[in-house]
Amino acid sequence: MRVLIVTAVPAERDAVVRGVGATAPELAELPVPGGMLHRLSPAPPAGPPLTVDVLAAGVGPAAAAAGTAAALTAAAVARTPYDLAVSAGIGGGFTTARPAATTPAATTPAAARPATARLGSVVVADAIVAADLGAETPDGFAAVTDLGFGTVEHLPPAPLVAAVAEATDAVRGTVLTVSTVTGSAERAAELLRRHPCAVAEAMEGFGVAEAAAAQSVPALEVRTVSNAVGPRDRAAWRIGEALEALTGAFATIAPLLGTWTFDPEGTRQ
Ligand SMILES: O=C(O)c1cccc(C(=O)CC[C@H]2O[C@@H](n3cnc4c(=O)[nH]cnc43)[C@H](O)[C@@H]2O)c1
Repeated sequence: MRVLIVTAVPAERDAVVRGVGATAPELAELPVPGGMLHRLSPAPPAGPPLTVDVLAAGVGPAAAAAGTAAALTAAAVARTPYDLAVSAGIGGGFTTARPAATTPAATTPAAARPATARLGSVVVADAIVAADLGAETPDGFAAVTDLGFGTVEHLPPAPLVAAVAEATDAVRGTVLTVSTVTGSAERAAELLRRHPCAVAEAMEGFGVAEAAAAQSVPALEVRTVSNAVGPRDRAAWRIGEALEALTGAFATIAPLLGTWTFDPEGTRQ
């Protein structure tokens, strides 16, 4: 099993490496075009050997896609392709209760409704969605898919999402990818109106997932919440706590990944 974990910045990469490194020392730093992989090889509890490469590819969906594509391609050319690409890092959580108009309560049983992603909590994406990839129209925002091209959603393998979310006690739901960090209550409400199952937003997941999909590699997104999505309040950010939570999450996730292999549908074999 070979896993590529892509973060935006080195602080996130180092937090992930510390977590994975709880069960394995870092082996090597390996250059890839445009970046440096940090390689670890935790001993899986069962099954084939596990290699985890962690890459800080830069902030935003374009940098994430470029870095992911470079690493995936280098591995494929070397005939050691990855089995899974993971977008990991801190993110904004939708920490307030859903406004009545956007709550899918009428149709969704309470247990299935998205939970609130509080500061420091772990979020695992069951859908990775590009929230601002589209066009403004007189009728409001239209996704590129409404315009007849592209894609705005990637779905990680459901059994893996369930296993990772359960093991890390994570909130499970849609994670939005945005190119502009939300800075107002109005924008947060608009995103929730369009994506009622959104639990978090960040800036890289869709880039990682799009690059992975181009090479038929399944993708996962794991975030820890550093701030609330909404009015800008830098004093309220909890980046240190979120990075610690990221380390804790990957200490749990790494051994789990070693027990997984994927068929083309992304189900467990
Ligand atoms: O300047 C601001 O108001 C501001 C607020 C939150 C985050 C930022 C960043 O520049 C961080 C971008 C970086 O971290 C991830 N991230 C963390 N929180 C959020 C968020 O609320 N919305 C989107 N991205 C977030 C993101 O993935 C980037 O890698 C600035």
